[in-house]
Amino acid sequence: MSKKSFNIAIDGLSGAGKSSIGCQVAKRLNFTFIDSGLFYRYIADRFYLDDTIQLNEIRLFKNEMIGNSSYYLQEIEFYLREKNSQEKLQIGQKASEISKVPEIQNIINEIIQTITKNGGYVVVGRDATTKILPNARVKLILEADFETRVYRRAKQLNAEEFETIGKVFSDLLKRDVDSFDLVLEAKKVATIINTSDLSIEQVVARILSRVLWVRFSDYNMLHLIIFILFVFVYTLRAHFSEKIESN
Ligand SMILES: Nc1ncnc2c1ncn2[C@@H]1O[C@H](COP(=O)(O)OP(=O)(O)OP(=O)(O)O)[C@@H](O)[C@H]1O
Ligand SMILES: Nc1ccn([C@@H]2O[C@H](COP(=O)(O)O)[C@@H](O)[C@H]2O)c(=O)n1
Repeated sequence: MSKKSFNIAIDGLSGAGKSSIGCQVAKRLNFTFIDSGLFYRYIADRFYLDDTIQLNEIRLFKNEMIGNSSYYLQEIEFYLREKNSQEKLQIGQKASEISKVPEIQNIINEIIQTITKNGGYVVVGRDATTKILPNARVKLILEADFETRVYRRAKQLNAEEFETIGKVFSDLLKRDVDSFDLVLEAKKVATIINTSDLSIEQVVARILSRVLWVRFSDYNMLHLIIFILFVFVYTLRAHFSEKIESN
């Protein structure tokens, strides 16, 4: 079995650590990292103008992206990295709006499913385990207390003024409400890791040990199947040669 023949899906509420942890896990395993939220942000920023969603352009983008995925994965990250914290918050709000459009969700899910079909990807997003990669071999959901997530996000955005921290607070609260049902669904299929009292390194270590265990059990399952087949063939052979001898 190829080392990379499986995918890892990481779900969780905003600020739980999906991107920072998923990125580290991908690096350690030499997998490719995909932050599905960046697709929503990129599409919202480029194709949601004057309150109009340019669906035709988004459909064309899907074809381009599928045909040239490695270029676009870098392009999307680069495009958004340059934005300042206020812009990021605004793009996040637009992204949250467009994510409610089922056709856009389907387009983004289809792009990611096509890119990841051969395995070797870590995909993060608030519906990664349920909608994007329901067949991922490793499915995880990261949790953290609300206050911890507000603190982390404010620190990440260098938000010091009361007003910006207030925006972070209300933005997270709104996104928690939007994601509530999805997270409940994810909890049915994914392994929960609470990151509130863990450092990024500790969470990464837990995930890597889980991946190691999955690889170990897949590998041993394969050996077990080969062993059972071998015993079966051997018994049949012994049975028939006994019959031939007695005739
Ligand atoms: N276990 C942790 N300990 C300390 N800080 C953390 C931990 N996990 C994440 N962080 C920090 O919290 C911030 C938010 O994390 P991150 O962006 O990875 O969350 P996310 O779940 O991807 O959020 P979103 O869904 O909004 O993109 C980052 O600055 C990150 O460095
Ligand atoms: N799998 C996903 C990922 C994101 N969204 C929506 O996009 C917005 C931006 O996502 P971030 O993870 O970068 O914050 C977010 O508010 C979600 O509404 C999604 O629907 N599915």
